[in-house]
Amino acid sequence: NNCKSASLVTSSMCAAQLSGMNHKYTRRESDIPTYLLDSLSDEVTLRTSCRRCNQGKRLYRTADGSCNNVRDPSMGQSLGSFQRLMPAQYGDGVCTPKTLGVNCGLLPTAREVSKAIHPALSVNAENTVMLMQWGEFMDHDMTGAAINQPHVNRGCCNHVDVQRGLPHPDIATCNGECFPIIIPKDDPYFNINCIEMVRSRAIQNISYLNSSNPREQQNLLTSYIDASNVYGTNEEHTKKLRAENGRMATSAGNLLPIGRDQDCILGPSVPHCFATGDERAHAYPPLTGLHTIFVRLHNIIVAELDENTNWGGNRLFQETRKIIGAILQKTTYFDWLPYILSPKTLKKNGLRRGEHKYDINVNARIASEFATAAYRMGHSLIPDFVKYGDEKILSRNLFNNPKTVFENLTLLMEGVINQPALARDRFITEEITDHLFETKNGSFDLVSFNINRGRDHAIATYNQMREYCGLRKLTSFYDKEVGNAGVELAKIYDHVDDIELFPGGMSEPNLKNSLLGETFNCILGEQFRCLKFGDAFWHETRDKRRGFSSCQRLALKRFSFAKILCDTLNFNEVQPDPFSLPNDSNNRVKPCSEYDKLNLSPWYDSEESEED
Ligand code: HEM
Ligand SMILES: [Ca+2]
Repeated sequence: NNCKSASLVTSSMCAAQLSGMNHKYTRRESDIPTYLLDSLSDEVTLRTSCRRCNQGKRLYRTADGSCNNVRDPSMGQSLGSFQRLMPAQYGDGVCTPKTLGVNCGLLPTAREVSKAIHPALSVNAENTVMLMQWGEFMDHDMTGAAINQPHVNRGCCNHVDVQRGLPHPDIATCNGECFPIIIPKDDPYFNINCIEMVRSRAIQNISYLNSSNPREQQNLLTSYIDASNVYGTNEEHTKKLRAENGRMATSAGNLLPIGRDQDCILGPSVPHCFATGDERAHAYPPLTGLHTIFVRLHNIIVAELDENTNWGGNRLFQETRKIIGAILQKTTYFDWLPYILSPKTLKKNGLRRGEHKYDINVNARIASEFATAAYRMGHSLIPDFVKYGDEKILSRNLFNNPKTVFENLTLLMEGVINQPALARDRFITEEITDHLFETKNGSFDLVSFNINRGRDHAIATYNQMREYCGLRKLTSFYDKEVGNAGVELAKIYDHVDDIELFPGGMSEPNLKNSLLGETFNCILGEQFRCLKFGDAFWHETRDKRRGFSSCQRLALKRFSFAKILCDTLNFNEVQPDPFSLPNDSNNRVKPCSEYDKLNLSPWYDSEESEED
């Protein structure tokens, strides 16, 4: 029965690992459809890397995240699989995208959901654009789904019979990799009938073709918060980004090193695109800015350590990488998450400072429900424009365009910490629902991508996730749980059980002292718990050789994000909390000289660790 979703995989986040999930290939290569060979060879790499773990004796993280968990060395490794909180909902139970609702009717197209539930309504937040930008920067440390073969990219729309509203024929087959978005005839903006989209790549479970293992997607990144966005996700990648004597490579103007020209828009004042640890670094100039800031900080720290030690380049690099990773963890958990999650969620999941104990049984993979829906909540914060001195530049003119980074990074980042983000609600700016990646050849809708990506990964519905979270399931579209979205939800969905996770979760009113409703509080809370307690290199670990001494911990604690901006940009002054607008009471702008420097002396003395 095509309409019935199979309940095949059950796993609860953080529960015992899905044992052997990455190691079960019995079929010969010749049995495997060619489109899957790519994924297979990745998996072979994963398996061989398990032999190098050295039983947890490593001092530093591996570049690809392997061996963090010595019992399951591919846990959280780049090119490993996502996990699921609830069983997959594929159309055929194993691999075709979800297209039908509980009553077997077609779901509304992703674009219909986007325009009905997520129209634009710009209300300013009390937080700055930096709150949004940090969220995306960290997303690019944790999650990046591998997309299917580029050669099917563009061209997916060619076979859609739009006149008759028929989807691409691939959608009904297991080895079809197209999943384009049909645009309704009365669309308020697009006058095309289809937006290109290819499916996320399938990992492993080659056996799903004739067994009960549903298709699983692949995370290109290390799930751990380990600054893989700065250093890359495998050793070759890291090597390309490094320079001599422990430093990171840079280019003219102390900017990021030169990358591939096709990665950004090359305008008159954009001489080249950048190379970074994550290939999406050009998505938005303030994001490129954060990448630049952390490469600069790396080099500042290396210079001081070099001056005061006789460490070789490798140790200088690794010790500094460890510090940068710790800074990303502490800024995310102790400065950023307290705005996003409620005090109760933080407490329940042990997300506050000082609460840590490594647990080898924790599953630190990223959940598909987190990557394709819940953590995309940040898209609601994206502003209509960014202030750049006296100018206001519309977001549509900023995507993939690093011009302002070349011109005046300090001016750009000044706008980012002085300008409000948009409120976290279900309303989303047309800059990303109509004008994403706009060029003369057209544009995209990010919200449609979110919805379609959820169907591609066949994640559980909103009501199923509420159940997972121990929350009451909706029985009516007009239930208070979805705020004021009832009328719109009822217009496009047949049944409350068809409401998808992104629109449902985004519609919930925010909990007190949180920017999310109860369902996304639950999903983010759990994911951030797993990434903390499942990380053997968590920066608060008391493991002497991997962690920091108490003096080092104190130095890290005193070194603020505000001071980082001071050290890496031409700022004279900044508010103590760059995630909040400056004011005259608790977030009063102070001169840079009043913030604590990162005191590196506790590192000079430390002779505990040795060259890796
Ligand atoms: C200017 C800002 C941003 C732009 C242009 C942008 C753009 C995109 C695009 C194009 C995708 C891929 C969509 C798909 O094909 O499925 C994506 C995915 C995603 N975005 Fe954003 N985004 C932005 C900000 C954010 C923020 C602030 C957050 C969270 C706080 C966020 C979280 C995510 C997540 C979790 C994914 C899925 C990544 C993966 O697993 O592949 N994004 N975004
Ligand atoms: Ca990572």
